Amino acid sequence: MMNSRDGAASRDGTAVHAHGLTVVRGGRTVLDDLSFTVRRGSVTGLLGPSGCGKTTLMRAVVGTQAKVTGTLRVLDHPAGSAVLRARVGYVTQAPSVYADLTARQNLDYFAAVLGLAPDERNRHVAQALTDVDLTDRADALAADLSGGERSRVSLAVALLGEPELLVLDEPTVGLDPVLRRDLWRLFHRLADERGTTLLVSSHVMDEADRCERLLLMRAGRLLAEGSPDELRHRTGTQAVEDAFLHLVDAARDADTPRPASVRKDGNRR
Ligand SMILES: Nc1ncnc2c1ncn2[C@@H]1O[C@H](COP(=O)(O)OP(=O)(O)OP(=O)(O)O)[C@@H](O)[C@H]1O
Repeated sequence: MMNSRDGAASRDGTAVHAHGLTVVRGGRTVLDDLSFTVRRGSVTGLLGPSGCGKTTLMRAVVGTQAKVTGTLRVLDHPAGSAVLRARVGYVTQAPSVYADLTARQNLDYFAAVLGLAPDERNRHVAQALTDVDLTDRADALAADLSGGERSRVSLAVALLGEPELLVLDEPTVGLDPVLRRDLWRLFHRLADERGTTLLVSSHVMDEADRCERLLLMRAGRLLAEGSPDELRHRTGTQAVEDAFLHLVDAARDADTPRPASVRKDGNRR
């Protein structure tokens, strides 16, 4: 399926490179000819309304999406390559943990699945629990955790083995403002201290300013990419939400064929 640009990712510090990325689901084109890059070590926000294709794009990046065409390179390899399995962490929207295991047992199980050596497992599990600030609740059954705590266990699972790229699908949905702030702090700490690249989706525009770079999507298309400041500057707006609306209008105008001008005699030119 994919063609390649060998070595491009490491040479220019690109974690994800997409060109002409198109995905068809159930006969519908849900990603339409997307071209973009995600810089290594950045926190990049994937923003757009519900149904615009964020999850599909993330699934393509982690290699679980069928019917992907175009170029999609992840950490120097075609998306979905076996070598990327331990280098890319993915957290889906619904927390995927076993309810009848404790948070720590969940992590221990996934650490074993990941192939971490038994003598290293405890250290990785303890680190992941500390990262998401769940050490106090480590021995509670996942079934007894709150929704927000369960999503943090899912995030901790993705952090095991210190992946180079973390793909997080709406990780802050349903969290209170304090937890949301703490999670964004964690994302930046991972990028700054470990050089992790984070691709984080959200349909809430007020999270835009927490990202260094943004990919703005609507209806399967990429409206724009850049830093929040660049996007505001380019559109002459004060807030990323206004920049988004401006870009939506501009895209709509570009798509709408102009009515043919009509001559005085009533014939169309
Ligand atoms: N199996 C499928 N068959 C047909 N269309 C599908 C299928 N799966 C998803 N879609 C459509 O693809 C589009 C993109 O879905 P996707 O889940 O990627 O959006 P999203 O931006 O992540 O939305 P949300 O924020 O609500 O999760 C939607 O219009 C959805 O209805």
